[in-house]
Amino acid sequence: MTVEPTSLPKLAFLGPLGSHSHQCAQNGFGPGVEYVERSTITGTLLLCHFSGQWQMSAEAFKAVSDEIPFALIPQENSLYGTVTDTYDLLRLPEVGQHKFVRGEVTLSVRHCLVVRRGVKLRDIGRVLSHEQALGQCARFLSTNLPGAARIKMSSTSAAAQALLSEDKADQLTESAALCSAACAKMHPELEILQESVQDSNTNCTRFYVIGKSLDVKLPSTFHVTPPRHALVRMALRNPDMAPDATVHPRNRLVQLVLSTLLATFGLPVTRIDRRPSLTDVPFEDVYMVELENPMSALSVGAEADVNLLDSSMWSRMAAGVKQVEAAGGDATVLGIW
Ligand SMILES: O=C(O)C(=O)Cc1ccccc1
Repeated sequence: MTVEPTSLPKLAFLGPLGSHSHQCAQNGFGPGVEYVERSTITGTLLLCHFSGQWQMSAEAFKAVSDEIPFALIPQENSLYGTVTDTYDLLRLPEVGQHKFVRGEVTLSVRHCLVVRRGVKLRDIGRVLSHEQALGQCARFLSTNLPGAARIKMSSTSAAAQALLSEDKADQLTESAALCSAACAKMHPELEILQESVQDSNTNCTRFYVIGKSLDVKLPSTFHVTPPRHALVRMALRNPDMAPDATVHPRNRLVQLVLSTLLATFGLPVTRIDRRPSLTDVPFEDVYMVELENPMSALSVGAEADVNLLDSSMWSRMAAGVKQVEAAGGDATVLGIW
């Protein structure tokens, strides 16, 4: 059977099918995109970036960005916090040049404890899942499966699939997976032992929508809802050249970030994340700062208002970037949505 190519824009997500990312993508984009599964978050973004390979070639990037203009990647969870893989990708210089955060979707997340049919709780010696899911169910696991090893997999749906391919003769104990009920139901050989095993019923994950450019048209089924956000990456320009040798670069950066943020961008800060920078200088860091425009929530509706709001936000961000640079820092706008 030949599959007809569609004219829908493509969206990469962390697969295989049945992952929370897949569910979130479907909630956010419905029938408006062609879904392309990738086996890692890094691959999800890098595929758009470098044609699935770690290469900076402009041609490779261009070709791929035309082919798969969007990706959806998990950014933070309400119980387990930041998705570090995602923040590590946001450090790449290409983000803010050829790749931007263009939107967000939040998904309410429930996990099930899933086994091969017939396996009992007392038989389980290891639990497979995405690191985030293992973290979100930590209390359940400590209480109900205290002796079980927690094995990180690339996704919750990959963990469910792994149960099917395990060679039983090789194992003294049985494995379980943490995944969604929808994922478990995709495999008739699997059985849900317990539903809703996450440590809180308010558990949710926020995802970023990454676009290949600032102006690539978002799929018609996807809607950016107020308030408007901006994400800025901040670092020191020359960490080696401290004007005062007694001040560690890390302290200079903290000072720069804290002293310039509110005054510079003039918008409330809603998140600050710090990761090691991509240079070899020990303890040199990079900050990702998310800002929110409180006015945007008031102007729901008229498209003209939204455009005006976007352009005023852009000029505010551009002015802020200049001020950070004047203070010896580097700032790059990674997205406005
Ligand atoms: O592994 C998945 O299913 C994902 O999409 C990543 C993830 C894991 C746990 C909560 C939200 C997203």
